[in-house]
Amino acid sequence: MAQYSRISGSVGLITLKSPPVNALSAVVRQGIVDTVEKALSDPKVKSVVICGQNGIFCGGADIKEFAGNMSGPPLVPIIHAIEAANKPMVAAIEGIALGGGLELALGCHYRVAHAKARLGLPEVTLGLLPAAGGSQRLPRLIGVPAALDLITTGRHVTAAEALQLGIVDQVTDHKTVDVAVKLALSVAGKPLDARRISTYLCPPLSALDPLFEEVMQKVRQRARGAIAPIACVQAVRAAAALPYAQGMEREKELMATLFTSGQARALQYSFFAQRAVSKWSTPSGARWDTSTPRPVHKVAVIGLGTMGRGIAVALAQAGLSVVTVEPQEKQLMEAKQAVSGMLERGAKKRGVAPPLNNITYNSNIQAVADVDLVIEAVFEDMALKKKVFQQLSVVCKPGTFLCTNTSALDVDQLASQTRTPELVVGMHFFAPANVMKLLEVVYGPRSSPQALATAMQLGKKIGKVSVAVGNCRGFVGNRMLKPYIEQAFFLLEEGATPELVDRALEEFGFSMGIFKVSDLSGLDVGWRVRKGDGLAEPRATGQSARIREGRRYSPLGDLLCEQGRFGQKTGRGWYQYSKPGGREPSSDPWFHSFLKEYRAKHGLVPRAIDHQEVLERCLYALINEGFRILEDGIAAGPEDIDVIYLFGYGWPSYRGGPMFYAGMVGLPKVLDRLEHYYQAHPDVPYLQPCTLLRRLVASGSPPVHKWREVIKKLHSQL
Ligand SMILES: CC(C)(COP(=O)(O)OP(=O)(O)OC[C@H]1O[C@@H](n2cnc3c(N)ncnc32)[C@H](O)[C@@H]1OP(=O)(O)O)[C@@H](O)C(=O)NCCC(=O)NCCSC(=O)C[C@@H](O)CCCCCCCCCCCCC(=O)O
Repeated sequence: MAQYSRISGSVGLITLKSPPVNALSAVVRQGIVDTVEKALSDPKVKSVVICGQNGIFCGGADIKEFAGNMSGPPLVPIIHAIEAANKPMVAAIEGIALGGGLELALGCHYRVAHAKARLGLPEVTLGLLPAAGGSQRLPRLIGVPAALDLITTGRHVTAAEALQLGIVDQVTDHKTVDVAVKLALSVAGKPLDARRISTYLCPPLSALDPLFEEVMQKVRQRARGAIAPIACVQAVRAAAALPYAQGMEREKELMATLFTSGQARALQYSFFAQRAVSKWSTPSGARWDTSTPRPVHKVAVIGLGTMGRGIAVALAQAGLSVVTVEPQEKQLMEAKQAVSGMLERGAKKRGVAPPLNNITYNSNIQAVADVDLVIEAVFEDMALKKKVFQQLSVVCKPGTFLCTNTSALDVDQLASQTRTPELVVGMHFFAPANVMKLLEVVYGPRSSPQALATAMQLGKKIGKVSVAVGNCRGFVGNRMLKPYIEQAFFLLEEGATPELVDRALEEFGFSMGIFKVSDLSGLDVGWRVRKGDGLAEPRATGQSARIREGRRYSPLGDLLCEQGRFGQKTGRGWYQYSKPGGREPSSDPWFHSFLKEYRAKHGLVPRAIDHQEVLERCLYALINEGFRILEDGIAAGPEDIDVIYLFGYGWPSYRGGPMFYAGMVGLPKVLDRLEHYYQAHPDVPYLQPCTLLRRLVASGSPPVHKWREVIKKLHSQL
C-alpha cells in the first residue's frame, strides 16, 4: 500500500509500504494512484515527496507477480501521471531504488538520495529490460554510453556515482525525507517543463551506428546466448533514435518478447532459488530458523596451497581475524607474498586499504589455540587430513568449530578423529576461493545444527552463496559431475572429438566445454582419484580394458596422464597449447591419431555424433544423478542443486540450473531419452532413470516448486 499525509504545511508525503523492499505490487501501485490523486487535488499541497518506509525506497516491480496474471493498475501510466503533474514531485531515495523503483524516481521531477543508497536497473539479471520507461528516460538523462552500461549489466551504483552520472540531484548524509521536503518547499510553484525527462533528447553522439554496433558485438559475446542484454541494447537504441512515444512502444514490444520467454522464467526462478537455499533444513529436522549460529571473529586456515590462500583472502576481506598455518617455511613465505598481493590488488579495485593486518602467518599449529573456527585446506589426502583433525582436536580451545575444505572426502570420517564430532562440518570452497561465490556446507550425521548454522552464517558474511548439503562422495556438485564427464569420455570412444563435445556444450551456454575445463583444472586430479579407487590401472586390451567393476569404463583420461599430458600446465592434454601454462587451446593432431588408434585397438567403430546427442547424454546423465541426490536426501530440494550449478559450475544462468532445465525440457522427455540411452548402453548405470524421476513423471510432472511434495512422499515410503 501507500500512505498519504501532509507535512510542513504544503508538502504531500507519499510513503510506500510493502515490506521487506516496498516492491511495486498491485496494491502498492493502486496506493500510488490514489495518493498521487489526493496530493494533486489538495489545494493546500504545493509539492509532493515520495519515499519508502523503513529506510528503503523501492526494490522495483514485485517479481512474484510475474509468474501469475498481472492485475492492478499498470506502472507505465502511473509514472507518466507523476511526470505530467503540475506540482513538483521529489523522490526521497533511501536504501535502494532498483528497477521499477528507480523508474518511479526518474518519473519524479527531482531526486534526493541518501549517501548509503544504491540505485540501478537490474532487470537484465531477471531476463527483462526496464520497461516502465527506464530504457527511455535513463539515456535521455545521463547519455547513451552510461545508460547502456547500467542497463545491460544491471549493476548497482552508489549514491555518489549516481550524483556524478546525473541520476540524482542531491546526496545527503542526513534524514533523506527532511532534505527532500526542504527541496520540495523550495521548488514549489516553479516551472516544471525542464524537469520532465521524457521531453529531453539524448545527449548527441557523433557516431551512433558504429557505437551501437560495437556495443552489440561486446554484449553478444558476454551474453553467450542470453537474449535480455541484446533487447536492452535495442531499447536504448530506440531512445537514441526515436521520439519518446515511439521509444516507449519499442520498449513495450521488446519487453513483451522477454516477459514470456523461458529465459526470464529461468532467471527469476534462480533469483528466488538463491534466497530459498539460505532457509536450509536437514532430513533430521534441523532448520535455519530454529538453529542459532555462534558468532565467529577469529578463524584459522590450515594449509596455504591455492585453496588455503584464497580462503584466507576471502576471510580477511570480510574483516575477520585470520590465523594461517603452513608447516613448510618456504611455502609459508611464498604464500605470505601471494596473499598480500591478492589483498592489495583487491583493495585497489575497491578503493580501500588492504586488510594486511587481519592475517598472521604461522608454521606451528599451536597458533590456532584460541580461534573460533578452523578451516582445514591441506592436500586432498584422507590420511593427511585425519592427522590434522587429530591435532586440531587437541590444540583448539573447547567449542571450536572444525571445518574441512575437502571437495569429496568423507566428512564423517574426519569428524571421528576428533573428540567433538558434533562441531565438524565441511566447507567446500571453489577455486579461486576469494572469487567464486559458491560454498557447499556439508553436514555429517553427527554435525550439530549449531555447527551447520555457524558455517552457513560465516559463508554469508564472506559474501558466498552457501548451500547446505549432506555428506556423500563428491557431495552435490562433484557427484553430479562424474556421470557428465563419463559420458563425454564415452562419446569420444564412439566417434566424437573434444572439439565437437565442447562446441555443443558452449553453444548450450557453458563458458567452456568439459574438455577445456579438464585441461584447465588438470587431468591428473581425476587420475589421482581413480588410482585411489583402484580404477586407473593399466589393463589388457580388448573389452576387459574398458570394464571396471562390471560397468563400462573409459581409460582415455588415464592413458593421457600416463603420457604426461596433464592439460594446460604441461602444454598438452585433450588439446595442445603453445607452451606449458599456455591458455589458448588448439586442436591436437597427435590426440586425433591417438584416438583413432585407440578405437581400432578396442574394436570401436566410430559413428557420426551430433550436438543433440552430446547434450542429451552429458546433461541428462548429470540431471539423473541430481534426482538420485534428491532421492537420497543429500540436497533438500531442486533449488539447492540448481544454485550449486549456477554459482560453482558455470551452468548458464538463463537456463536456471540442471533441475529447472529438466522441467523446462519436460520430465517425460528426459525420462524417455534416458530410457533410450540406457537401453543402448546397459553397462552404464548412470543412464538408468532413477525412481524419483519416474515418480515425478507418474505424478504428472509437477512444476519444480512442487517437487518437494513428491520427494517427501517418496521418503515416507522408503
Ligand atoms: C532488494 C535487494 C537488493 C535486497 O537484498 P537483501 O539481501 O537485503 O534481501 P533479499 O535479497 O534476501 O530480499 C529480501 C526479501 O525480499 C524479496 N524481494 C526482493 N526484491 C523483490 C522484488 N522486487 N519483488 C518481490 N520480492 C522481492 C526477496 O525474495 C526476499 O524474500 P524472502 O521471502 O526470501 O525473505 C534484493 O532483494 C534484490 O536485488 N532484489 C531484486 C531487485 C530487482 O531486481 N528489481 C527489479 C525488478 S523487475 C522490475 O522492476 C521491472 C520494471 O522495469 C517494471 C516493468 C513494468 C512492466 C511489467 C509488466 C510488463 C508485462 C508485459 C507482458 C506482456 C506479455 C503479454 O502480452 O502477455
